[in-house]
Amino acid sequence: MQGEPEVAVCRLGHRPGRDERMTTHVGLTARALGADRVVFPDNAGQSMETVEDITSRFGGPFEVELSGEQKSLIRDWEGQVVHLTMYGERVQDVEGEIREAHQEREEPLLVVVGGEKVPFEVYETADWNVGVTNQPHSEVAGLAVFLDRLFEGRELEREWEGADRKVVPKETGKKVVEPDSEASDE
Ligand SMILES: C[S@@+](CC[C@H](N)C(=O)[O-])C[C@H]1O[C@@H](n2cnc3c(N)ncnc32)[C@H](O)[C@@H]1O
Repeated sequence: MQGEPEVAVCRLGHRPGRDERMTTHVGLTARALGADRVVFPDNAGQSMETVEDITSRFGGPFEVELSGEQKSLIRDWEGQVVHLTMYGERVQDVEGEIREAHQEREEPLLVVVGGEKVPFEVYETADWNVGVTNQPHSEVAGLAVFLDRLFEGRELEREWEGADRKVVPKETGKKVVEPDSEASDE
């Protein structure tokens, strides 16, 4: 988030067609819940376009990149690397250390989530292998819970820049306005 050390998300692996929605949702979740950037594999161009489109309409800042060099991104990351995996240490046991590195020592954080099988090298390279429960579920759910724990809920209050629309929370119905106006009811 702005004013804080970078949080980037690396989505490892993408099977075109089959993983399209999941990869897109990793990007949308990273954006909505406070990360600064997502790095997709270089065959995930369609997901990149969708996340960029949402950012241009609903605001940023948020960056989306494609990379054919994700292993070196992880290996050479100048900061701390968290790999989300059901086999890892319990998030509630390590979130304090991770926050300390990120917020007190101001180290950029790379959060790695998998798709298909994650190479063992990633488990070895990560500073923390972190489980959001030790039950199998999804990269989107794991990422959402992890980011909310990392930011302790601050991401829910963030402001968005450069949006051409803003959702006004309502008890029922939908209200979308131009930023700085209270115009259109739906
Ligand atoms: C559907 S899982 C497949 C995992 C794959 N079988 C493997 O060996 O890594 C896809 C991704 O979801 C995330 N994930 C699934 N369950 C998780 C959990 N309990 N805690 C954290 N992340 C989880 C991990 O990032 C994982 O790589």
